[in-house]
Amino acid sequence: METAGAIIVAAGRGKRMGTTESKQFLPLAGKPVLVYALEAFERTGRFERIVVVTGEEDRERVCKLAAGCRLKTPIIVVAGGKERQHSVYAGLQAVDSDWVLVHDAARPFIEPAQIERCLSAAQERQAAAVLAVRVKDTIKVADEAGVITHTPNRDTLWAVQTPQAFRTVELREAHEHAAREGFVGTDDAMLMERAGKQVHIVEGSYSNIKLTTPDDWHWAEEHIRRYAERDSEIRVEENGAAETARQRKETDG
Ligand SMILES: Nc1ccn([C@@H]2O[C@H](COP(=O)(O)OP(=O)(O)OP(=O)(O)O)[C@@H](O)[C@H]2O)c(=O)n1
Ligand SMILES: C[C@](O)(CO)[C@H](O)COP(=O)(O)O
Repeated sequence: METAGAIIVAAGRGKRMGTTESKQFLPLAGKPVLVYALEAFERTGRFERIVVVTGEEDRERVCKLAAGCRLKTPIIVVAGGKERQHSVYAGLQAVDSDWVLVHDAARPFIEPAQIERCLSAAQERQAAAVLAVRVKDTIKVADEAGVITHTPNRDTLWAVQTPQAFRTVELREAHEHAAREGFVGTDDAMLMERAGKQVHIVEGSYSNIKLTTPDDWHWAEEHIRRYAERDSEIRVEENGAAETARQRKETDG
């Protein structure tokens, strides 16, 4: 049985969010953003270790946060780097599983089933696999003057997300290859592509957004509120059904 580890990158400063506190530590419905991803990975039961990459100054509080979650999966906390890519590479030093899933702490709505689908797809194909959603808008490519140069065929376009699953040795090699060439990319799949490796798409969900700007934060709060409402409606319905069943039992004797 091949093993899997996870890296959750949480060393960004969240400049585009514009808050003093980094977004991964902000409370969303009372729970720090980072905790959502930790709990989702834990719930799969598929990972022998979760490595959280954070700022050197935040290591202690991440250790405390993780301890407070009382997870069964061992958590390792390491310091990240200047760019996301450097943080992932730092996390990779603490992973010795056959497979590794890299996830953004800033994507709190990842669901355990999606994590499992991504890992299973990679293991079945014996190749990298990443979650992505189909692009809904028509995308234009423009030059520096803002003049459209062409319109790619939308059927070929995907908005990539995390988690992204890789054979650990291959991802490490791809990072080292990129570092040698002085290339810094915005996701890990890009580094694999440059190293000539196949990366498969696994259809994800539009709700697995990355909290990047204040608009995303407002969307996230609303999304959680709608879920809480839906859950309490389900509970009311379930309680109602249970009560009806009890009354029927009493009447029937
Ligand atoms: N040096 C960095 C930069 C980013 N990240 C992480 O990578 C994920 C995706 O990055 P992004 O949304 O760009 O986060 P920030 O870099 O924090 O945001 P910004 O670019 O607005 O500063 C986040 O979970 C972030 O914490 C990281 O671990 N190390
Ligand atoms: C990895 C990623 O979340 C995939 O969508 C994204 O590329 C991160 O990019 P950012 O520039 O750090 O926001």
